[in-house]
Amino acid sequence: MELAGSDSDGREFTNAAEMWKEQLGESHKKIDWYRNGVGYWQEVDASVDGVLGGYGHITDADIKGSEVFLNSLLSDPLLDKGRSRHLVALDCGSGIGRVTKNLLIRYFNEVDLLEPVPHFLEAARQSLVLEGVTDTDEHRAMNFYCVPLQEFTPDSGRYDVIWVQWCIGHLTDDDFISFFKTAKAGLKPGGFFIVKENTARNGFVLDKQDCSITRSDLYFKELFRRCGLHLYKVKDQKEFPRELFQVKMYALTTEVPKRSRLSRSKQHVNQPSIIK
Ligand SMILES: C[S@@+](CC[C@H](N)C(=O)[O-])C[C@H]1O[C@@H](n2cnc3c(N)ncnc32)[C@H](O)[C@@H]1O
Repeated sequence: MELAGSDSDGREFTNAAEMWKEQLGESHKKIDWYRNGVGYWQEVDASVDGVLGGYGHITDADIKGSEVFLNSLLSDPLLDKGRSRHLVALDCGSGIGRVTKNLLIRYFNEVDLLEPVPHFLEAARQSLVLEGVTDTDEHRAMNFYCVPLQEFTPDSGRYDVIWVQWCIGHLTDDDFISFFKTAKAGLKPGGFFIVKENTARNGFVLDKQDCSITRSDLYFKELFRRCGLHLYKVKDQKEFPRELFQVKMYALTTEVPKRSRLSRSKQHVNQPSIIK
């Protein structure tokens, strides 16, 4: 796998581990990497434009693309292991709750939000709870966790979907792997992850400003494999400005979904593309 990457000044690194070693010093002070990452976002406005780096105008296209992808998975018979009607999601690196508010809260009865920057999480709570985005008690934002991904352990078997969008680049490879390994236990049977992220053409690209890396598609796939996750479906986000990284949506399951007797009759109509 091509692991080489570069920073925004065009400096080359043979792999991400080398890059972190250099960025953080020989002692590998990972704590600084995370402190600076969160520190960057602490200075950013709690607004859609803020969390999208000045690209607030792409939010409609983003939500539309996510909704089509989510719908295709929720209605997929291979993933429906007698799912209960009460659906629960976790929005990771939720920022101000943009994804929850515009998408997840309409499909899930309960949504938990995880975000390490207090003023973002407070803005999310404000709009989701105090102002109330739904007019029914059947769809609610429940828990607001002010912790980073690398320190989070979910309640066992709570979630149908764990949504990870535009935040996993803040994690080092080791923490990426341990996050997904830990978070797996938070999924219900038949539950899945959705990862929606920027992708680099090759290797990775370092952003020194917000302490994040953008990984290539191949890099993501290799890390998912190391997490013991099965890549069930992948789709490109359409209609984003050309100057942005290509954005991909990955649906990941903990095992290869098997045909159940109940769903077999529907297989020929809706056969998902399983990527090996
Ligand atoms: C580009 S914003 C995306 C926010 C949200 N996912 C969205 O799509 O609107 C990146 C978010 O990642 C959060 N973040 C930074 N470091 C993180 C970490 N270690 N764990 C979880 N989230 C983190 C930031 O605070 C910020 O809210």
